[in-house]
Amino acid sequence: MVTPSSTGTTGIASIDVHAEGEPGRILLGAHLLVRGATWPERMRWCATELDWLRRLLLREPRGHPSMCAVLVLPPLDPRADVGIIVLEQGGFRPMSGSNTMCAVTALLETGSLPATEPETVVRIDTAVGPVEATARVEGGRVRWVRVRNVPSFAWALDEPIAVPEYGTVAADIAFGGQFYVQARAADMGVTLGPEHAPAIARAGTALLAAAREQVPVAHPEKPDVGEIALVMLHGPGDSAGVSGRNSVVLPAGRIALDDPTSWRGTLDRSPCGTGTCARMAALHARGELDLGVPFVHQGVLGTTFRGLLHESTTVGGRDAVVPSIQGRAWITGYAQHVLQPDDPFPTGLTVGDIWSTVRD
Ligand SMILES: O=C(O)[C@H]1NCC[C@@H]1O
Repeated sequence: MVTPSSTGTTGIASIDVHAEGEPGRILLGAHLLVRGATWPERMRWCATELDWLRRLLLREPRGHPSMCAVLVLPPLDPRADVGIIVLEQGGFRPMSGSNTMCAVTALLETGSLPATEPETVVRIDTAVGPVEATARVEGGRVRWVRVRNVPSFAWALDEPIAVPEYGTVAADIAFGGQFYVQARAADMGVTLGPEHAPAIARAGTALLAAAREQVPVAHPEKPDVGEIALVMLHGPGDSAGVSGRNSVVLPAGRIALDDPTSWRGTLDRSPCGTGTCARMAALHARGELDLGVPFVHQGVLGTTFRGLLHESTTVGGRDAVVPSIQGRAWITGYAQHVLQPDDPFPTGLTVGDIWSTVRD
C-alpha cells in the first residue's frame, strides 16, 4: 500500500487543465499506483488503497471543492491507447466528459501521445467500456475534443422522488457514463444561473440524497456500477441555439446521509459531459431528441458542450443510444505536488466554510 508518510517525501506530478471551466488534474503514468487485472479490481484498488491520493490532490491546500483529477493508465483493452480513472470529491468514477477532454488535451499537447493534424483519434479504455476521443489539432494545440461516449440509457422517467423540504419531484434517472438523477430546476424551486449557485447546490444535493435512498440502480452489464453519482437540474434552451441549460452538482466530500439539509455540493463548471449524455438519453427515450440532431447544452458559466446522438443500441436488453459531446480544454499549469513526511495533513484538509459537513 502506498502511504504518504512511510516513504519520506512523496512527489506527484500533474498537468492541470480545465475543460470549459471545469478543472481536471491529469496524472500521467499512474500505472505504478494502480493494481488490478480487471476494471472492477482497479476501481476497488483505488477505493481501498488510493483514497489518500484522491484526498491529497483534491482537498486543500493542493485542491479545492471543484477539483477533479484523472489517473492515466495502461489500457486493459489492447485496442485502446490509454485507460483512465477519474477522481472526484465523491470518490473514484469510471468516466467523465470534461475530465476526458482534459486528459486528451494534456496527452496530445505534451507529446505524451503522438498528435496528427488536423485530427487525432485517442482510444480510451474505461471501467464502463471503450470511449473514442477525436481531437482537432492545429499548430500543436488541441482546438476541441469530441468524446464518443459509452452507450447511455434512461433507467427511469418521471420517477417521483420525495425530497425533504422540496416536496415530491418527478425526476429522470439516466446513465451517461455515470448514473444521474435529473430534474427540472423549476420543480425544485430554483433558477439556473451563477448567482443562484448556493440554492442550486443545496437543492441538488437534497435531491441526490433522496434519489440514492429511494431508487436503486445497477448497470445491466457493469454490476460494479450501482450508485447514482451526480445530480443535474436543467432548464429550457433559448432561441440563440442553446438547446438546454443545466447545473450539475457534485457532492463535495463524504456527506451525512441522514441529514439532507447538511449537504453541500459544488457545481460543475463545465456543461457536464456525462450529464449531457444522460440527459440526451432521457430526451431520446421520451421521443424528444432524434439521432443526428445537435443538442447544445449550456452550463453554469455559459460555456457549452455540443451533444449528438449517433446510433441506437441496447445495454443488457435496455434501449440505449451512443452519444458524443464536444468541447475544449486548456492547460493551466504543470505542477509538482509534494508531501513531506512530517506534514500534519497527509490527506489534505477541509473546513466547513467552503466544504460539506464531512464525516471522515
Ligand atoms: O463532464 C463530466 O462528465 C464531468 N464534469 C464533472 C463531473 C463529471 O464527471
